[in-house]
Amino acid sequence: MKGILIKLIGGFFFVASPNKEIYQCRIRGKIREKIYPGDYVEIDKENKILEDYYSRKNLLKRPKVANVDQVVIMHSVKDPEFTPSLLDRFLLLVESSGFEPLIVINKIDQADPGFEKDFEEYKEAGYEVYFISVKENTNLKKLFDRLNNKINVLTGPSGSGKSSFLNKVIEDADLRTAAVSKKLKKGVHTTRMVELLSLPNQGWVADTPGFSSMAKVDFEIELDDLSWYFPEIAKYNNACKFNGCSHLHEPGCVVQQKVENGEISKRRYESYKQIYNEIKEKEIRY
Ligand SMILES: Nc1nc2c(ncn2[C@@H]2O[C@H](COP(=O)(O)OP(=O)(O)OP(=O)(O)O)[C@@H](O)[C@H]2O)c(=O)[nH]1
Ligand SMILES: [Zn+2]
Repeated sequence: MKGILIKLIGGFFFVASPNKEIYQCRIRGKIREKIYPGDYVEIDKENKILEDYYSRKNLLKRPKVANVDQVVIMHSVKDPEFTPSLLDRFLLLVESSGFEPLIVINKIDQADPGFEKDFEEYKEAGYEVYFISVKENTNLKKLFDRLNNKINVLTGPSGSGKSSFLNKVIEDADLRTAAVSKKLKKGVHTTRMVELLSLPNQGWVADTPGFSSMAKVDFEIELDDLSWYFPEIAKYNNACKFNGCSHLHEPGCVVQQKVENGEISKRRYESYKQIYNEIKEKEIRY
């Protein structure tokens, strides 16, 4: 039977069948070191042996999750205060790793009226933005629908509500299966193995121990590639007068024009410039 590996604990490999029955398997042969949550595997149901695994479409490096469909970036409107430049960096990290980002803004129960306008620039750049309150269950169903049938990985700054969200996912799963399942504990969180949690419908979401270190962007990004990771800038990468235009000071730069006439967000462009200069400085130092 084909299933999906959802977690590894000790010598056991937990595999979910298509209708989400869980099989606690041992493993055969030498593939032990080669498979990760998210991998599709072949198991012998009767003997509970994981026999083989299928080729994967991608592998997230930290934490190791296979076949990732999208990375959910969760920030909050308040507590911690929303910081656009930080979201830009999370987006950059996801984009440059080749994954699809989805922006989720939590704690809208604490937001001031009209807060949505602060996020227009992300929508204009082409991103989807979901506004939720985990506390008050606002728009969670809508978000679950968007995560359906996918392997999702959750990331975001500390305190944005990731654990609260995942506990909601677990609670929901408990209501459906009446299984006993412990809440994610704070503190032990960082030492836990990554695990795929079952969403209310058909999808999965990976909790992300050690993922907060993602917030620190260590720029392994090449200067020439940077503009490709800002979708609203990338759109015009081939339109400027000069090949490989940095969009900073060259004449005939379409991006600078679009910033001037407001088609590209000035703030996002400033973020681009800031990061460009950081990478450049680092290149000079080495
Ligand atoms: N007002 C409000 N508070 C929330 C909401 N969701 C979570 N919180 C609170 O925000 C605080 C931080 O939430 P966590 O779920 O621990 O945040 P986290 O992203 O897991 O943080 P780290 O584990 O440090 O990465 C907790 O006190 C939650 O109760 C929400 O929708 N509204
Ligand atoms: Zn340009």
